[in-house]
Formats: sequence, structure tokens, C-alpha cells
Amino acid sequence: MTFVLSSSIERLKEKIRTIPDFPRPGVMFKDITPVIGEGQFFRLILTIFISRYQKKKIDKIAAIDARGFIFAGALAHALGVGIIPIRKKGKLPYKTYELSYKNEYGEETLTIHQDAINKGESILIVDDVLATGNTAHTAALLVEKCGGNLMELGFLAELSYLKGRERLFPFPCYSILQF
Ligand SMILES: O=P(O)(O)OC[C@H]1O[C@H](OP(=O)(O)OP(=O)(O)O)[C@H](O)[C@@H]1O
Ligand SMILES: Nc1ncnc2[nH]cnc12
Repeated sequence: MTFVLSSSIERLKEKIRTIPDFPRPGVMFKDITPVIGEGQFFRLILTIFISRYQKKKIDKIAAIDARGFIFAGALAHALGVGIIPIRKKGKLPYKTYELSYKNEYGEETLTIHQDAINKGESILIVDDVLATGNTAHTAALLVEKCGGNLMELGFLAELSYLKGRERLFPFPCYSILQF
């Protein structure tokens, strides 16, 4: 069983395409579209996330704009919990908290609705890629600003050479794949 799972994970990893110099020279962009485009791989990712999180106390999933939405929505459905969008600036209509940061290839601002989380709720953050960790770290700070307890950050793929896990310390973090 373990062997079957590890060979499937290897196939999943091989399916992620590396595009050099996108969107800027020097960036090795991990393109997840080939995996989400095939049902067997998308389901495998969800199965792994579900098995990790189904027994944990999670009140809501916070999803990072935009690729995080792909996994977070499906996972929230499977776990029967709500979903909170953490969006790029200018997209959320109500009162927000906002924080700016730099990721591997640019500057961004993330926002969250001020009333998205009830004090003390247990929150899982989900995104596709952990690169420098600055995006996820910003999302974690926004969750805390809203009064949430961050249970974990979960990613499909971690670019270990960019040391995002260190950036996120001491927040707990999990990734299905490591590059
Ligand atoms: O660890 P970091 O260096 O901060 O980078 C990781 C973030 O970069 C990507 O998002 P991007 O801002 O490209 O937005 P997108 O999901 O809309 O493509 C990715 O989906 C993560 O959210
Ligand atoms: N190298 C990379 N590939 C895919 N998404 C990213 N987000 C930040 N850096 C990235």
C-alpha cells in the first residue's frame, strides 16, 4: 500500500512542469496545470489532504488567491467546513485587513474580511506552492489578526531551495511534494 502511494506521488511530482524564466528571468516556475487537468491526479492530491486533515479540529479553511482556491474549495467541501478567501487587494467588498509582501517574482498585497473568523477558531491555510514563504506568512498573520488559531499551512508543492518552511517557522507546515 505504501509502495503504491509512493509511486503515485512520484508520478504526481513528474507531472508538475518546470517553466524556466517565467514570469521573470531566473524563476523556475512550477506549473501545476498538468496535474489539476487530470482527474486521477487531482483526486490523489485531495485524498492525501483529506486523510491528513479529516480527524483534525478545523473550523475553516483559509484559501490563498488564486491557485490556492483550486484545492481549498474541494477540501472544504470534503471536510464539511467553511472557506475564507484571502484575496489580492481590491477584490474583497467589505471591511478588510491588509498586508503587503514580496514573493519570488513581485510585490503584492493580501486582504481578508475583518469578520471572516470568529475569535479562537481553528484555521487551516491552503495554497498550491510554498516558494519563499512570504505569501503564506502574510496569510498567517492576517488569520491571526482576525483572531484565528492557525492549525497548519498545507501545500501541494514546496520549493525547498527557497527555504519557505524556515520563513514560516514556528507555524506548522505540511507539503505533499518537495522539490
Ligand atoms: O512563497 P512565495 O514566494 O510567497 O510564493 C508563493 C505564492 O506565489 C504563487 O501565487 P501568485 O502570487 O503567483 O498568485 P496566483 O496564485 O494568482 O498565480 C503561489 O500560488 C503562492 O501563493
Ligand atoms: N517558482 C514558482 N513556481 C510556481 N509558483 C510560484 N510562486 C512563487 N514562486 C513560484
